[in-house]
Amino acid sequence: MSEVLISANHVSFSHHGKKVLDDVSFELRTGEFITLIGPNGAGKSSLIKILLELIAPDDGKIKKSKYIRLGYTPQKFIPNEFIPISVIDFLKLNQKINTQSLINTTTLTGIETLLHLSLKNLSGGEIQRVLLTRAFLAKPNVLILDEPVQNLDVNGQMHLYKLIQDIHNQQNCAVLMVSHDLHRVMKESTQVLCLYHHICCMGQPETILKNAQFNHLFADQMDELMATYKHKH
Ligand SMILES: Nc1ncnc2c1ncn2[C@@H]1O[C@H](COP(=O)(O)OP(=O)(O)OP(=O)(O)O)[C@@H](O)[C@H]1O
Repeated sequence: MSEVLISANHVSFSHHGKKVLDDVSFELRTGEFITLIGPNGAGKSSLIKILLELIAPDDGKIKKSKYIRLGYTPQKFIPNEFIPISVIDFLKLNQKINTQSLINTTTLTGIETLLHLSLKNLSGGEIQRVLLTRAFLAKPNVLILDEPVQNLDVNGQMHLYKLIQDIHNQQNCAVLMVSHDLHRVMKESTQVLCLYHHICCMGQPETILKNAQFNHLFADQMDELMATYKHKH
């Protein structure tokens, strides 16, 4: 029987009088890979921040299993110009890491040559790799990833998506990931959650593809998506 690791229960949130999230409820269970999709401004990052208790909802509750070990990558991360910190010190910040695990993980994510550089001098893509490395080093059983491959070139995206999938499969790590890459979403998620302030639809990729609200929201991408999806299945 799968266990609920984290859940949102009737969560609502407004910002400056504008409803960002309206009565959102869902659960992330062991073994699941949920991808959170929705147009720009739909409330995806706000929902993630509420799940992580970085911001408080106006209504509703977040529940977490006491066995949760979280790895997280934010959508935006800008290193502070005035607090110089090396990549290796950043990876070790607030977490104990053994040397072998550091070597293995940084080799997997391709940042082994960056460890002694200053975080603030890295490119956007390099910072994404560092953030993902930090999340993996937490030995998570839940990964919460807000657009984790942004700023990466196509090969880098494929490589990191594969790593996330490997960690999900091999380490039984549940994943909640925000992504705009519908091809990947349909291929790799066990569940898709389509958000536009409220939950428009949630279910397995095959079911979502048939949903009228999903089709309406992503109308401009549907022809291409269906061509590829039908081809593969
Ligand atoms: N702290 C904040 N400051 C300004 N606006 C906010 C803040 N929090 C939420 N909002 C507003 O809430 C709405 C949802 O933002 P959010 O970042 O959650 O959307 P998103 O679905 O992640 O969008 P995107 O796909 O563009 O990243 C936006 O209109 C945003 O302007």
